[in-house]
Amino acid sequence: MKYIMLIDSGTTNSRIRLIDQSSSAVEGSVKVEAGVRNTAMSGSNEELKQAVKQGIEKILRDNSIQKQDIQYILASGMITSNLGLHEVAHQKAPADTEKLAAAMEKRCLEEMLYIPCYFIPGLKSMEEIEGRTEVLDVMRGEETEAFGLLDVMQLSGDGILMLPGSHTKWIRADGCGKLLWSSTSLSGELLKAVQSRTILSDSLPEGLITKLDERALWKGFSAAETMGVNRALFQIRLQHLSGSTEENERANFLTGVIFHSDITALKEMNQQNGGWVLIGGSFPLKDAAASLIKRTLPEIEVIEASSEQVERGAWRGPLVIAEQKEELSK
Ligand SMILES: O=C(O)C(=O)C[C@@H](O)[C@H](O)CO
Repeated sequence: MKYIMLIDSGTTNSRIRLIDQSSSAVEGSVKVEAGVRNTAMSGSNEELKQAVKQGIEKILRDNSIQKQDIQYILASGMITSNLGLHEVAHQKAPADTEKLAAAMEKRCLEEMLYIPCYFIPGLKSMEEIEGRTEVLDVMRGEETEAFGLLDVMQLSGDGILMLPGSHTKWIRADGCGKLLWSSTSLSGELLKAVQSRTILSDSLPEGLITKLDERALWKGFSAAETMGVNRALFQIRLQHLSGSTEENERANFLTGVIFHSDITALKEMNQQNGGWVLIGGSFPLKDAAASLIKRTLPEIEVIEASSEQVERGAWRGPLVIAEQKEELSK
């Protein structure tokens, strides 16, 4: 049997998947607790290299196969950035899978056991402003995820994908196979930073939300609306001191506060562009975003991808791009 390996490195974690080349079934999956944040913090990509190498070795061991059984690796996400393992220049949006496939770069790296790896570029959104070309946004990984999710969902018409995560992304799809632009917020990283680096550490559980609490989420959202984000955040300490809430309620409240500006941004984007809103990402941010959007923007057609559809989209993405490259589609 021959396999394809997929590596998707984000800011915080990396995911390695093993795909059976003939059936496209996922045969194995390993989550590696390393992403480009390790490089950003230490100034070296050594930790990421080691983590990726160990992840590849583990998945080979777990499935009792050799590196020679892997035809090639497809790498997407921040692993293709200056903080990753091999930097590939962003392609300009609008882009379809063909454009990304043509711009993939092939490398054989020691930390990937010299298995040929095709690095899929990210996308940048540009605009001409007063004669100057400005970069409005960049993404690495979410374009691949978006192509996968669109392939799985088979939606008609155009719309915006919202992918909550360390960096929350909004990606405009034209309904004809192209991604037009993206926009980013730092919501996931901000949640983590507030939890781990402020006085609120004492009031919040390390892993944040364990169970969605729509009441507390909404309370946080409303507090940000009425008193602004910074004061709303301090309410978490006050709730803790008054003994009126549980840790998980406070984690939901925090998420409501942080998502307030994201939902406001989505409202504006939808007013300007119309179409559906497809929510991807994973628990708990996917569920929190969906809950808030349905409550605050009932006029929008919201489609919430299931966890199973999101997972399928994650591995379909690199494959639908590779299908556009002649040497890989044989
Ligand atoms: O392209 C880059 O260099 C980024 O920093 C984009 C970043 O937001 C990723 O999309 C997160 O997954």
